[in-house]
Amino acid sequence: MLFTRIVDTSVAVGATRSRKAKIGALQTLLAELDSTDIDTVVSWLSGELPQGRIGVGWRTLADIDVAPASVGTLTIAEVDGAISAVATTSGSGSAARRRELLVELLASATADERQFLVRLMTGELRQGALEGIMTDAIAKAAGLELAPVRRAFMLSGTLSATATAALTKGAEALAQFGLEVGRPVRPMLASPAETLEAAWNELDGDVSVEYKLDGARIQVHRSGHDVHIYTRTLREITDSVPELVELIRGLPCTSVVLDGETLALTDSGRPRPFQETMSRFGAQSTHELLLRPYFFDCIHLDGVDLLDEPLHTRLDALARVAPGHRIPALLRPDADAAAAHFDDALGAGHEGVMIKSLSSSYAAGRRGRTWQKVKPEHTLDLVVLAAEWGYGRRTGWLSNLHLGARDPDGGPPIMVGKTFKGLTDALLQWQTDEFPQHERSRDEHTVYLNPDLVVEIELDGVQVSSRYPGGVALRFARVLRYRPDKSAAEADTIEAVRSLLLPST
Ligand SMILES: Nc1ncnc2c1ncn2[C@@H]1O[C@H](COP(=O)(O)OP(=O)(O)OP(=O)(O)O)[C@@H](O)[C@H]1O
Repeated sequence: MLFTRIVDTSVAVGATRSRKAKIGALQTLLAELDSTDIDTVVSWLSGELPQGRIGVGWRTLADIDVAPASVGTLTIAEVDGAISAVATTSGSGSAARRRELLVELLASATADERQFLVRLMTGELRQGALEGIMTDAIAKAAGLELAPVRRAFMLSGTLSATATAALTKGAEALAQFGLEVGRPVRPMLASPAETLEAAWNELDGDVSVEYKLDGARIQVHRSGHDVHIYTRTLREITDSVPELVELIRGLPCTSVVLDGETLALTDSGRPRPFQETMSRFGAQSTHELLLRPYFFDCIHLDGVDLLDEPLHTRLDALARVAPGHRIPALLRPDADAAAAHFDDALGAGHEGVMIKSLSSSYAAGRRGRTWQKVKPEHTLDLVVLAAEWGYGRRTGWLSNLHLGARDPDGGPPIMVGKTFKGLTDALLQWQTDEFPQHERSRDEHTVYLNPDLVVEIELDGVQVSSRYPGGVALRFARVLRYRPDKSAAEADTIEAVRSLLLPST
C-alpha cells in the first residue's frame, strides 16, 4: 500500500472532532492493510516508530531544503526501510550518511507526507496517541468485541501487536495474550473523586482506603531468582534500583507480580520530594537515597494469575507474600474512620488517599471509578508549549510557561493558561538548560517547544475564557513539579480541565 494512504487517514482523523468519524477512518484503513504492514502502520499512527527513537532532531529535518514530490509514490515498506537505514547507520561519518538518507526520503515525499514524517520522527505525533480510538477501530475492523481487544492491549502493552493479532488471527489470537511474568502490564489508573465521602458512598463502603504516596509507580516481576522492575510507562529500571531487586528476591515465593509505589524517606520518616525519587531512575543514579517499596496490588503469585480476581483476594495474596511492605491501608472502614485515615495521610506528608472497590478486578490502562483518588487540592498534568524569557530578577531565565491540555482525540494540545508561580531558582535554571533541547522556534520574547514535557500544576479552579481556544482558563495556577514519568499522551485532557469549571462570577 502507498504511504500517502496513511498520511491521508492521519489528516482526516485530525480534521474531524467526531469520534465516530475518526474510528471510521481508522477502521477502513486497518481493514485494507496487508497483514505485513499492520504492525508498522499502527505504530506510526500511535506516534511511535517501530525502530524506537532514532535520534533525528527537529533542526536536522528543518534544515533539509528539498522540493516536495508532486505525487505520492512511496510505499509503506519503502518508508519503513528508509527509517531503519537511518536508525542503523552509526560510527564515523554516520551523521553525513544519515542526512543523505533523510534527504533521499524527504525528496520523494509530498508536502503532506513530509509533514507527517517530520512529526513522526521528532516524536511530536506521540502527542496524538489515539489509544482509545485505535482500540475501537481495531475491534471494528476485525469484527470483534471491544473487551478482548482492550485486554490484549493491557497485557501486551502495544497496540501494534494487538492489531496484528486481532486482524490476522482474530479472537483466539487475542486470547493468547496472557499475563507473562517478565512482561510489564499497563498499570491500572484512578479517577478523581468528588470528595472522600462521595467515593465511599459510590462504592458502598466495601473499600480499601489507602495512603496515596507521592513517589513513583513501580511494577515488579519475579520468576525464581530473576527480577525485573518497570516504571509507570513500562520502562525497565531494574539496574538502577539494586536495593529493591534484593528485597524482592527475599520474598517467600517462586513467582510474583506486584504493583506499588516507591519513594525515599527522610531520617524522620517523612517522604522525600518526588524529584529525588525520580532521580534514582536515571542512568546515572547514585544510590545515595535508599528507596523503599510500598505495594498495593498483587496480580500474580506462585504460578496463579490474579488479574481477574477481586481486589480483596489480591490483597490477601499481597499480605502472604510481602506483609512488611504494604501501603498503609484500612479495609472496609466506616465513613469516619476513612476520613481520619485521609487526615493521617496528609499529616504524614502524603498526597491524599486512594479509595478502591474491594470487589473490582485489575482493569489496566483505563481510568475507571473502581479506583478513586482524593486529594485536598486540584492538580492537573499539562504539556509545556512555550516559555517566555523572564524579566527583573528572572532576566536570563526561561520563566512564564504556556500550558496546554491534551486533545483526547489526538489533535495538538490546547492552550489553557500561563504561569510562572511556584518556580524555584533551581527549576528556572533547569528550564533554561533543558528547553532549548525541545525547541521548535523562537521569537524575541518566547521559546516555543515541541509539546513533550509534562508539568504538574496546582490550581484553584478553572474559569470560562474567550482568550484561549478551549474556552477555559486556569485560575491561580502554580507549578508543583515536572513529571518525567509521564509522556504528553498521558497529560490531562481538555475535558479534565473543563470538569473543574467554577460557576462564572
Ligand atoms: N495506594 C495507591 N494505590 C494506587 N496508586 C497509588 C497509591 N499511592 C500512590 N499511587 C500513585 O498514584 C497513581 C494513581 O493515580 P492516577 O491514576 O491519578 O495517576 P496519575 O495521573 O499519575 O495521578 P497523580 O498525578 O495524581 O499522581 C499511581 O500511578 C501511583 O503512582
